[in-house]
Amino acid sequence: MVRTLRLLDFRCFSGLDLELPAAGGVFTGENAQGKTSILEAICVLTRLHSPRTRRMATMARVGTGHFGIAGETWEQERKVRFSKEGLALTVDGESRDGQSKYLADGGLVVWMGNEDLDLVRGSGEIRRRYLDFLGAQLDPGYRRAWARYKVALKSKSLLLKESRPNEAEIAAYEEILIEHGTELTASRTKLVTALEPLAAAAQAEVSGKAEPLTLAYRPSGGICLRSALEHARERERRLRQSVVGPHRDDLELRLHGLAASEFASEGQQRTLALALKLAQGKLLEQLGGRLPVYLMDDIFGELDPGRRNALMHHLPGAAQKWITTTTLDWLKETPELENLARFTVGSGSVTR
Ligand SMILES: Nc1ncnc2c1ncn2[C@@H]1O[C@H](COP(=O)(O)OP(=O)(O)OP(=O)(O)O)[C@@H](O)[C@H]1O
Repeated sequence: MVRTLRLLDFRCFSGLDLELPAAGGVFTGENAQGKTSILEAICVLTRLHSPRTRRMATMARVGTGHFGIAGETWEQERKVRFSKEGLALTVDGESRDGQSKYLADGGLVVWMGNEDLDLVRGSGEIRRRYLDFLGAQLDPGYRRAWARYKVALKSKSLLLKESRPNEAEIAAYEEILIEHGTELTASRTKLVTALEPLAAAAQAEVSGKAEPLTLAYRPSGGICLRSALEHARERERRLRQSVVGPHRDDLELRLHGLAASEFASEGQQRTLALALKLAQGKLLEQLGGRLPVYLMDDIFGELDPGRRNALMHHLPGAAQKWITTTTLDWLKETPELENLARFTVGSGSVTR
């Protein structure tokens, strides 16, 4: 869990110093005051990942070009500094050379936001990112395989753009893609198998109904990447792009046996998105050996009291939970949240 948080030139905060209760708390405030930015900072400090941007520079307070996040997380003092020289990472005062080393013994996080509906309605990329965020937290090898796959994919894609692609070079990159892509597909398939019963249980509990949910990992070219690449050879040359592999795979979601994006109502889709995130948390707890921190960005206003309470009931009681909201009206209907500490966010500062 996260016990302190210090920010320097992060988003709208020039400076911030917070003591954080073990149970978590609720950040309230008007729009655009910095509530989401605080949760984002916790996510970056813990996982070097922002749910809002892939570019670290975006998080530097405008005009500064740098930011710092520090805090005590899972009993370690961690620091992330970003500047034009790049990232500087330390744990307990010792510099960690490279993101993988920083993340190896980092904490676990589940991010829940309004945009989670896109997990059901959006493109496969959003579902792949959901699996990748989970896989990378559970296994450093997952992140490594994905990084190497991406580098080889970029090189192959550049070659395919050429008018007369160098086939020997493409073949060499495909060997790397096959090695790491096969590893990724196997890891993602295992994750999906483990997630399915957890997501189904969460779906039933949050919806309060028996709604059979099935999850399946769908590799874009079939199970064997080598033969998928062979089959796609002519198409890839024609389209001048890489069309099969883990970067095109998908996670299939079915409710009552029907595609959730097409047949589920909006309410069912929202519940399903929550169920996927709750399953992510349970799996992190089971396989990661510690409770994740739940970062819940503005999701409660969208839920009716029944689903809100079911959601809170499903979350592990001992987990640290951070919630942002513009209004506290709904809090009295959610007894499990009433005892959480409240913080008011406004004009670049936070008061408890
Ligand atoms: N790099 C940056 N530098 C300075 N300000 C920024 C930067 N990035 C975002 N902001 C501003 O920070 C403010 C806070 O944004 P944030 O999304 O954290 O607010 P919020 O309180 O969660 O808002 P809402 O309730 O509308 O979701 C916004 O005005 C935003 O434009």
